[in-house]
Amino acid sequence: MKQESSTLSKVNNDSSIVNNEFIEHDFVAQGTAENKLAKHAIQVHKFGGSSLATSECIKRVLEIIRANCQLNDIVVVSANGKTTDSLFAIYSLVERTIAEQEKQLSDEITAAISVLAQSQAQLITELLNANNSKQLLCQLDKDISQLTTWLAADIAQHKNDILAFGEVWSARLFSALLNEQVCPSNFIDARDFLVIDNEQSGLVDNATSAAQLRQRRQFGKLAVITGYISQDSRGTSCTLGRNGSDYSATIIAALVAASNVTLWTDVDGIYSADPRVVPSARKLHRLPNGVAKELGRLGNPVLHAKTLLPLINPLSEHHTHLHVASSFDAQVIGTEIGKFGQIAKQELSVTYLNDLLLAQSVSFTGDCAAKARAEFAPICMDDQQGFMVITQAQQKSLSHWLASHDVEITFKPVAIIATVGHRVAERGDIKARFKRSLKTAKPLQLVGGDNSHSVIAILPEPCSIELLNKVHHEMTKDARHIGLVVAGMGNIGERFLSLLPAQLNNVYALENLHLVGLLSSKKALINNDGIDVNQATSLFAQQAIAYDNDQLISWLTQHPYDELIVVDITPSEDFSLLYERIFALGIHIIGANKWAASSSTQAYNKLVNTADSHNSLWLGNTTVGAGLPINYAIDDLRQSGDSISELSGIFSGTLSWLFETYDGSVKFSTLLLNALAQGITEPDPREDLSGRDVQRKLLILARKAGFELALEDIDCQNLVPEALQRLSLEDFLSRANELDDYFASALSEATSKAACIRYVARFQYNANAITGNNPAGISAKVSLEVLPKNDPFANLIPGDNIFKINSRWYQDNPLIIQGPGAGRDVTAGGLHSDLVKICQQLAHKQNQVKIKGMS
Ligand SMILES: Nc1ncnc2c1ncn2[C@@H]1O[C@H](COP(=O)(O)OP(=O)(O)O)[C@@H](O)[C@H]1O
Ligand SMILES: N[C@@H](CC(=O)OP(=O)(O)O)C(=O)O
Repeated sequence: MKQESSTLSKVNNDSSIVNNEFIEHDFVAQGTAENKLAKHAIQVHKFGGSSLATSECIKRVLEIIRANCQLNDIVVVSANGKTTDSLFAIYSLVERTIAEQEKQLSDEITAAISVLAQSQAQLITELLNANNSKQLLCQLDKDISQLTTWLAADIAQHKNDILAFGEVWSARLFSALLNEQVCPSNFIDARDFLVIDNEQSGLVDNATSAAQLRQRRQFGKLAVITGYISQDSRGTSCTLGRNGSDYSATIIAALVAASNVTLWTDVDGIYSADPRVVPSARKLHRLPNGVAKELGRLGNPVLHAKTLLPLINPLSEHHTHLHVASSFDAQVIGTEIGKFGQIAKQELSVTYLNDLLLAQSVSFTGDCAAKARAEFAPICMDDQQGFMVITQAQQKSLSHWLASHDVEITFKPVAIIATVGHRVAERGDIKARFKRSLKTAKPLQLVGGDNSHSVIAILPEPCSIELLNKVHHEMTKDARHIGLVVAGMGNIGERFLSLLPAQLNNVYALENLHLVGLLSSKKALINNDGIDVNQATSLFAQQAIAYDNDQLISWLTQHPYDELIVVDITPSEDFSLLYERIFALGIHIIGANKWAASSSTQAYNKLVNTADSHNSLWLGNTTVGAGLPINYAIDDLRQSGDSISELSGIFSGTLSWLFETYDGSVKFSTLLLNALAQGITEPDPREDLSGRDVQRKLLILARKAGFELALEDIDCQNLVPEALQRLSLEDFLSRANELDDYFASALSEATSKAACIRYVARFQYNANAITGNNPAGISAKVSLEVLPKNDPFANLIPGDNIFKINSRWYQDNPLIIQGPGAGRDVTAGGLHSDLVKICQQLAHKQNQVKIKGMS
């Protein structure tokens, strides 16, 4: 098998960095010995009919196997496409022909058989090499003549043998294809090991089935097993009911104690309603076991009613994860089914079933009710009022059962629509909302499901698409879970976190926001079930563990949220280099970090394009002027049709403080060391004095204003003399007095002209200045300027920033924004303002459902 890195880690239930459960999926070489294989946790992969409908689909599945399987894994397959439907149709045609006493098989039947045989033959010849296809075509011929014989004889006796052909053909072909192209494989007919009590109960004889399966599996080969079919203890073929291959997969997983079952289908997960008819359906990333079981019971086609049963064994220590994914989009994270915390338990979905019967009888009250419930497992039941809802197929046996009690029964055609979610039957608010949404449908009754995970409305008419959409909208309109990851646990990161609990309580737009990740440069605390915001920093201190970027990206790829926001409060260039990968995952970024927004033109444009093409939002108001709304103002002017011609001001809180305070009464170096001691400068004050920070800020704002320029296009005056630039920090600080003469003379020269000195950023665009040397008509510089004392830039509170914007609308009288441009509270506040803004925007975002198969 090909060696490549597996994407299977996504099916790991909790692949969070905190638990360090990144599974290694090394491939097992061909012919590996039995004892080595036994060490690996077994994975079961089930491919539904839609995933195996055409040779193109099957080739896609081969790639999934290559990327995700080891030799000791098990593949369970359904019949190709709608083969079971065709076999049913042929069977029904023959039944009708017999009822109408036609001796010979009609032309219609012969034609249907031939279409079926041809479609199988086509798959075989399109996929296999000449030798193998010859062999399989020969077996297909034999099967078709056996089918014809059975159809002509006592068909009822052979009904399940006939229906089984679909799965047999599919598994035989797939196994041959694996052998030819991927790895050694053996085909197993489930009837050779899987023993059930009877078709009605579907109860598995675990001991016999497990022992027989052990005998059939060949180590060193990937087993391909038929779904849907089994046998009873007399060896008669049985089916597990329509769509029963999912159930086969979980039965087999339980028999071999598999670690994981993936149901590969044509939709990338389980949605809050049937996505084929409800366009606004949301993907449910994580479904608690009980809720999934109820969904299957109440008609969700992705989950057969019994699928969950083999995996929920309260006596067993072993836990198998279940995962639903799309074989058409194998990289997309599907739905995980398992045990989860509170956030996953908030999900609601809506499902429906038509063509049901409401059966009413006194036998459904009192003592008899329990017996009736046990015998018929109705969809819902009320033993006070004496009714149950059953399928049409159950009508005969129920009438028969009641006849022996000698009581009357009435049947009425009904449908149901249900809202399903963790303990919804105990939630008055949800029941009330559900009831309100159903008003026009005039439900006959509202009943709680047996396990409290559903509220079921019995409808007098079939459930229409309109009703389904209306109820779904009402039940899920506010449900969008947003995950929040905070990177940077420094001074501002801590303040941001300390403000978070109150923000979550008070701001409506943050209603479904959950803190799920905390990162420092070395450690991470990730919890898909949410991190308690009231204890975020202490939990981080106690529980965070070491991580690397690949682990982080791997978790970000698999996060179970509708949307994820990363707030970058780091000063790290390394972290900014992850933005590209983060945007490519459709994840949003709020950055206080200046590196990405002031990177090279090529890198910056690429980032903006990646974010755009993946609908990722990028807000960075706090990159310049802390919480001051300078980025917002520029955005707003641009979006409103204004055009900006000049941007200028004092952009550095540190340089603002130094020059507003410096009046010559103390030496500049003394002031600088004072500022350092108070935390007003960077740990190395040369970072402030170099002007680089101001240069980056001017670049960020000019880009926001719509200009394409790079850092090198902005002249930058470094206030640190050459001789001091490359010293160690310690040496620089000890020689800081070498700065004094320069600033003293600059100040006295300015004072002599009734002026002052300020470090100013200036950007100007002038269409008339476009020349060969300056094709963009741009001039930009950051430098120490001499300003008249009445200049707006000359009279700031030390530490404040000022931004002046000249535009078409603000030409002679510029727009000025002034205020604290640095500091813990204002920066953390600015980040919260970006967070609210992003959440408000996300509230209007519609994600597209992906159904790529035949349905
Ligand atoms: N709530 C839902 N979530 C996801 N898919 C649904 C839902 N309701 C209906 N579907 C449909 O069910 C189909 C899956 O059917 P299924 O029979 O399980 O496929 P397979 O052929 O893979 O076994 C999908 O095509 C999807 O459109
Ligand atoms: N082929 C069977 C069993 C099955 O589970 O099919 P699928 O996985 O395509 O739903 C059926 O159509 O009922």
